[in-house]
Amino acid sequence: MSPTQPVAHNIPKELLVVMGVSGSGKTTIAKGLQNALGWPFQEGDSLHPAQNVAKMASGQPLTTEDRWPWLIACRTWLEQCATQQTGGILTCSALKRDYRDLLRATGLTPIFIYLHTSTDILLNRLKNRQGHYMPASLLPSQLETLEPPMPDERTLTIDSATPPPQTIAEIISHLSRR
Ligand SMILES: Nc1ncnc2c1ncn2[C@@H]1O[C@H](COP(=O)(O)OP(=O)(O)O)[C@@H](O)[C@H]1O
Ligand SMILES: O=C(O)[C@H](O)[C@@H](O)[C@H](O)[C@H](O)COP(=O)(O)O
Repeated sequence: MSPTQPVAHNIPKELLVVMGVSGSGKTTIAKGLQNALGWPFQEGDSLHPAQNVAKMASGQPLTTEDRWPWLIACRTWLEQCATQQTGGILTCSALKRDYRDLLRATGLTPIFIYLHTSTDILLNRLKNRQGHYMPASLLPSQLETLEPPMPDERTLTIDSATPPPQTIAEIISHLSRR
């Protein structure tokens, strides 16, 4: 979606967590949603403690213990959006059910936008992405850790091989029908 397109003002405000493994397109889609909706956007990668970023950059996967303070920071951001009733768009890999439960633990009811595609596409994207600390070598551990959202979770599942403008239109259409 082009940044010059008008902001969609009439969509009921929600908390959106754009989730999926590294390279699934979280940042790309979240920025497009921010342009279209005008709601606050937080890049989840920016909430990681420095030692988590250093660990991933050195090629080591995070443990659940490593992720916990980061997930709490993600939840705090969502709570602020809920309090201010601004809506909100957060990127967060949210790979496991327990992690998503933590994001919901204080009564928040975010919609998880789950982006998924083939391993080949993900690997290709990560190998070609410039200026990001996350090495492509960590993709297998991301995929092993992933527990896709279950039917009882509030989720919109998206094939992330779809062109981003089409994905953003699909998400907005879903939100407008709620
Ligand atoms: N739907 C798409 N089609 C083609 N390339 C994409 C698509 N979504 C993202 N990309 C590209 O793939 C790479 C990873 O996307 P990114 O948004 O950084 O993913 P994530 O935040 O999930 O790690 C980036 O170089 C981005 O431009
Ligand atoms: O839980 C994790 O292992 C990390 O959060 C990871 O899932 C995240 O993907 C990285 O921070 C890389 O960032 P990108 O997802 O933007 O590539």
